[in-house]
Amino acid sequence: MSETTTPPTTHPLVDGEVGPGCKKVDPIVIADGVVRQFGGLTAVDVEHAEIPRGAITALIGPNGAGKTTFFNLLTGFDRPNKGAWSFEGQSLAHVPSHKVARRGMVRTFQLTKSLGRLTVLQNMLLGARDQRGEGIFAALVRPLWKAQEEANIERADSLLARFKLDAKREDYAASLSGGQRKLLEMARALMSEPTLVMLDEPMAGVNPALTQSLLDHVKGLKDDGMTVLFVEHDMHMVRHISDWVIVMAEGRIVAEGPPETIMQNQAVVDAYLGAHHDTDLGTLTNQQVAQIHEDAGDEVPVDVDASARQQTTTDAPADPGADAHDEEGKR
Ligand SMILES: Nc1ncnc2c1ncn2[C@@H]1O[C@H](COP(=O)(O)OP(=O)(O)OP(=O)(O)O)[C@@H](O)[C@H]1O
Repeated sequence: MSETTTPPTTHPLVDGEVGPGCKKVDPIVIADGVVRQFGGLTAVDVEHAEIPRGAITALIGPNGAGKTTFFNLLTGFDRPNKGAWSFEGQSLAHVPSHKVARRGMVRTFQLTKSLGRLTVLQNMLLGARDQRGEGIFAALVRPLWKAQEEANIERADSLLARFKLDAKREDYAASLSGGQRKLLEMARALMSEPTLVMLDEPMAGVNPALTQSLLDHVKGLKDDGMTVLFVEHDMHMVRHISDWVIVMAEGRIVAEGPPETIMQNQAVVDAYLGAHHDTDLGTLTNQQVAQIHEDAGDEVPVDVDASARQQTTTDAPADPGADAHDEEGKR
């Protein structure tokens, strides 16, 4: 059994005591009583949630916990049965998704929506905030949109260079690898100069070679003053880059805290592994991680899969935590 320490009850991001639904010192998003039902199934039932500004928050939980549905609700891609939520102090109820994005809250999708038959640059331009040429009057008055189009292209080029996609500028998005599409999604989200970036499973399907670069890019968003909220199953990503972790299970928030303590939280262990485990998520072997992914019907991340296979042919480490720490050391 791994050693557990009592988690601290206070945290610099939190106003009051740390716990599910706790108040933040400077929240950028506040949700209250948000419920979404599909027929008889309650997919989301969030009593209270606050997302801290200027931090990287991970939203984790087992498959079907309601994470993506909650994302969809916050960003106007779905409507709740009831509840209220605000961004930068303004209610977002009944605000359609494109207007949510204009206010500075953008999201990427689990299955990337890069339009394959458009070039990388064209995909980027779709993410631009104000497209003046879209109005009939403006479309007829060339100077009105020409200058803006040039500014958008300039911004797109600078983002493509930052995400090392500049060499792919004229390529069709369909020709990019899964990881490059993730980078394109992130770059495109930045076209609208958002204040909050929401990433849905940024690591899913990403080749290990691109993993570090993606992590660095997400950290870079925070360094540039943006708030990041991401849904992710990859615990390495959660541990390495998040400042705060919110755990959902069966539609509810069951735990919150900094990553170093949340992985040892019994509610988190139970949510992921079932009620009869005492292993903490921070010290899982790759075999265990692979098993969780397999049980959940997920694709097993390549690096975990390879290590797990290796482990089945060699002796298991005496200390189950040793392997996880070794793996961490490689990153
Ligand atoms: N459009 C829909 N119609 C019916 N049920 C839905 C719909 N969308 C989601 N659900 C159900 O709501 C529950 C929550 O799903 P959701 O996709 O939000 O979970 P999740 O935590 O994001 O899971 P995953 O990690 O697998 O992406 C699941 O039981 C799912 O089957």
